[in-house]
Formats: sequence, structure tokens, C-alpha cells
Amino acid sequence: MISIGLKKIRPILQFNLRLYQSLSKSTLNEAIEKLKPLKGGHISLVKDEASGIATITLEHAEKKNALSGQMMVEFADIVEDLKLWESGKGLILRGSGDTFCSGGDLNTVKNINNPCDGLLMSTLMHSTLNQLYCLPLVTVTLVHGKAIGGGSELTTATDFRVFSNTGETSFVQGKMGVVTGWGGGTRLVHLLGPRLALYLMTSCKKVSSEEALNIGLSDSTVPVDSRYEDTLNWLHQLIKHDSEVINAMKNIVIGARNLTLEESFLNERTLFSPLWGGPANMRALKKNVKHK
Ligand SMILES: CC[C@@H](C(=O)O)C(=O)SCCNC(=O)CCNC(=O)[C@H](O)C(C)(C)COP(=O)(O)OP(=O)(O)OC[C@H]1O[C@@H](n2cnc3c(N)ncnc32)[C@H](O)[C@@H]1OP(=O)(O)O
Repeated sequence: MISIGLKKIRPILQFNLRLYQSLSKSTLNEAIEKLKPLKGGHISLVKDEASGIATITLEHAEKKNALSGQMMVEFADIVEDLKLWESGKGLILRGSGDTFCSGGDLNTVKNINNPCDGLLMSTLMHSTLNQLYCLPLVTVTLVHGKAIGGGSELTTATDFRVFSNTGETSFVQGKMGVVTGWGGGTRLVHLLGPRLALYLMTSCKKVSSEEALNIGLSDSTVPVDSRYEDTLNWLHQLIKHDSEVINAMKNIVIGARNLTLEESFLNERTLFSPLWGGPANMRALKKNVKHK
């Protein structure tokens, strides 16, 4: 039953809980202990309060933004931070230098190269990227240069992808004798359908910015030189509404992705109700907006 304090209701938590019930806190802590000492690079988060847009930047350019163990732990902390950002509307995920991300740092990989440690790393990255996937923000990856292996998986954890004209993605896991370890296979199927997802995983094909646009993997192509500004402008078009409205829209999408039909409709009603007669709604009614 829906209770009175509708603004307080966070329907998302209900299914987040179900989604992560298998990821026990102790397993995540064990993964963090294992991965934290595996140093190299870092990940930065900048939150622009004025626009409501946050930017996550992978900062390991000398290793083509390969994700070290330490960076995986930082990523988890950053997503926790963003979950609490009440005035946030949008997020850009990008890499520094000339590559988006060359996947797992092979130096880290060498240190955890057994099935048990692989499961720990995979559990932490699944948790982080699934929570990123479920943030109530409009999220976009800027794919500039190559996205390889785990890097290609990262690109599937946002709602949209903008490629620079030199952007390229390839699911090379097969060539490495593994499969997607960061949940990217499942998200790719949701994104492109089973046939195309299987084709990209088995062929390990390099997908250029042009091909990515053609197959619906990319939402826009931007010139290299103005890639960040153009991605910001692209995102700005989608986040003109109040943060409450944006967050509710995204939560409807997340609900429809994860819940049964009935649960999703309940989620949608619950999100709608506090907005009806709310500040943004009253402002719009006062303005007598015409949708010409
Ligand atoms: C667990 C996740 C798992 C998955 O799910 O698949 C993975 O992601 S496994 C990792 C898969 N990635 C790779 O195997 C990348 C291998 N590297 C390359 O193919 C190339 O380096 C490149 C990324 C195409 C870049 O080529 P290029 O532009 O010619 O630069 P260099 O080769 O000279 O690279 C510069 C520098 O960076 C180091 N590097 C690149 N990628 C990684 C990486 N993933 N881990 C660690 N280090 C990486 C490379 O070795 C060079 O180092 P130095 O020789 O010390 O300069």
C-alpha cells in the first residue's frame, strides 16, 4: 500500500535491494581489500551544482586509462557519492588523453589471475556499474578513442553514448579467453538485442563511431576537438526540467527495466503523484504554456 509521505518514498530502493541481494556486504569488502593495494591511476569526480551535471574522468592516460584495482575501488566510492546527490540531473563518463579505456589494468589482472579473485573483482564491478546504471540521472559515456574489453563494458553502463569521430569500441574478451566480467554482456543484450550483442562478443569486431551510430550503439558523433563541450551541450538538451522531474523520469525507466509490469506501473504512479501540483507543475500552469 502507498503511504502518505510520498516524497520520501524511494521505490527504486525496493528493486535495487532485490537486484543486489546476492552481493553480500562481506564479499564486497573482501573485494575492496584485495583490489585497493593494486595501485595505478585514479578516477576523478567533478559535480557542477549550477548545471546539475557531474563528470567522471578516468585518469590513467599513460596506461590508456586501464582500470587498476585502486581505480575500481574509487569508482565504487564515486557512485556511492552520486547516489546521494539530490540536485543532480546528468552525468558524463569520459577518459583522459587519447583513449576512453583499455579495460582492466593488466598489472592488476596478473595479481588476481584465479577464479576466486576473478569472482571478487567481478562482484565489485557488477555492483558499481549496476548502481551507476540505476542512478536517477541522465547518464552518457563520451567514447573518445578506443574502448577495449572492460572499457567497452563501461560504455554500456550509461543511458547514452556519444562517440568522438575517432571513437571505437570492441568487446575483445573472447580474444583474451574470457567473457565480459563487468556485466557488459547483459547490458549489451538489453541495448542491442541478443543477436547483435552475440555478434559483437563473438566477432570481437572493432565498431567505429559511424558503425556504432548505424547500429544504435551510439546516440551522436561529435568532432574530436570539441568533444566534451559538444557532449555537455547534447546532455543539456535532455535535462532542462527540474531535478525532481528528471530523477522521476529516469526512475520510471529503471523500474520498467527491472520490475514486473504491475510493479512498474505502481512505481510510475508513486513517482507521478508528488509532482502533480508540485512546484514545477504549478509554475508551468501559471505560465499557461502553449506546446506549439
Ligand atoms: C577484467 C576486464 C577484462 C575484460 O572484461 O575484458 C579486460 O579488460 S582485460 C584487458 C583488455 N585490454 C587489453 O588487453 C589492452 C591491451 N593493450 C592494447 O591493446 C594496446 O595497448 C592499446 C590499448 C590498443 C593501445 O595501443 P597504443 O596506442 O599503441 O599504445 P601502447 O600499446 O604503447 O600503450 C601505452 C602504454 O599503455 C599500456 N597499456 C595499454 N593497455 C593496458 C592495459 N589494459 N593494462 C595495462 N597497461 C596497458 C601499454 O602496455 C603501454 O605501456 P608502456 O609499454 O609501459 O608504455
